Amino acid sequence: MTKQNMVISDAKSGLTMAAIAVAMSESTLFQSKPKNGYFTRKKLLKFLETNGNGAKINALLDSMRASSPTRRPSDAQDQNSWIINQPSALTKFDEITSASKGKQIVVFLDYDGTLSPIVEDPDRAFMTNEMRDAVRDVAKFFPTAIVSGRCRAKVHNFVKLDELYYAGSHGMDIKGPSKGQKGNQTVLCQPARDFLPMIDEVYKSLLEKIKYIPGAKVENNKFCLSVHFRCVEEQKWGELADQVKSVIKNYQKLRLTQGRKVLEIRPTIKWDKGNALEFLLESLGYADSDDVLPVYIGDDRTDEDAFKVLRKRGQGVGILVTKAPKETNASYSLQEPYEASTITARYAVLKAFSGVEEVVPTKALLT
Ligand SMILES: O=P(O)(O)OC[C@H]1O[C@H](O[C@H]2O[C@H](CO)[C@@H](O)[C@H](O)[C@H]2O)[C@H](O)[C@@H](O)[C@@H]1O
Repeated sequence: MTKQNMVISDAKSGLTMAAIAVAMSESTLFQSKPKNGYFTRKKLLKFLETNGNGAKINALLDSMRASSPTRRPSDAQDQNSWIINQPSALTKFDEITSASKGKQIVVFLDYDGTLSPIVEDPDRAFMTNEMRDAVRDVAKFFPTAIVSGRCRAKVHNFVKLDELYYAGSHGMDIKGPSKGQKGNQTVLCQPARDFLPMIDEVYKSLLEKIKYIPGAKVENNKFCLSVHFRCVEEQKWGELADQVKSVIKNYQKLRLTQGRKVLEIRPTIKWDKGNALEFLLESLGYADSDDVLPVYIGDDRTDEDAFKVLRKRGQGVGILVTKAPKETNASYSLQEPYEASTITARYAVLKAFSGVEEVVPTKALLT
């Protein structure tokens, strides 16, 4: 395990690294500062073993506090190492295009924070027409999928392009091409189907529990739930965290993760955006192929699961959209807020891959 992928999260606890780091530096076991900004895996595991649930309880609020996407690099050295490790995908496009020679590019796009700007009201996170045109154009040349934490129908409604593949609920609801029958049919992949009644039940409980907290909002993403705290005063975050924990403590088969000013409640099954990426590649006929170059663009912690898969495959291009340096498994970065000119430029370069024929959308996707 490399330093890079160690610091994102730890599957054993489900805690974010920011929360673990805060808790570890407060622990009597680890008074000293981590070397080069990293704790060793050995220390990390020891900490988790010795602290167990106590650490988790305090860590949730700490983690909510640490989740601001506007954090700035602490010093120039951080900024420089970021530019070296995750250079701009636009300035390095020659490098990216040369890796794609003779390969089929498949494009994966996250929605919130990647195609649409982050806004206060999740129901009003619209993408611009310019962005839609760029995505439509990219999809003419390369199989293109949207991979989002949102409910599949909702994200489809935002994007409004029928010729794409959609993976909603963090990849737990995929409408994709059917294996071995490229261009003819679509398949549904819903590995968390059994959780639907439980998710509905928890949704109703959460609506009741958080209705007294001004600005809090729960969003039903079908196979998972989002509890938004972007519009909640910081003094109330602890109360919100307590309410959420009081509901999910009764559901051992659900887990809590975190995104951008949002707590996500998800089934404990091992299925994430990385699995969705692999499923879609397999469905397109590229399971073990060396002839494919997946390009995944995302901004969130959940997108790290897909970046990790690309690293594991030793194949593809992970691009993190962010203004500030972050620990990531992506290889390149793009700045946010995402400017229309950036995607247009990216599209123009993608289009410049020579000899690419237009992708014919499957009939089933058009009906
Ligand atoms: O995987 P994504 O497509 O990035 O979806 C992740 C979550 O995105 C949305 O929440 C985020 O964007 C909102 C609108 O800009 C913002 O208000 C919120 O603070 C962000 O966390 C969406 O509402 C969630 O359901 C998704 O899980």
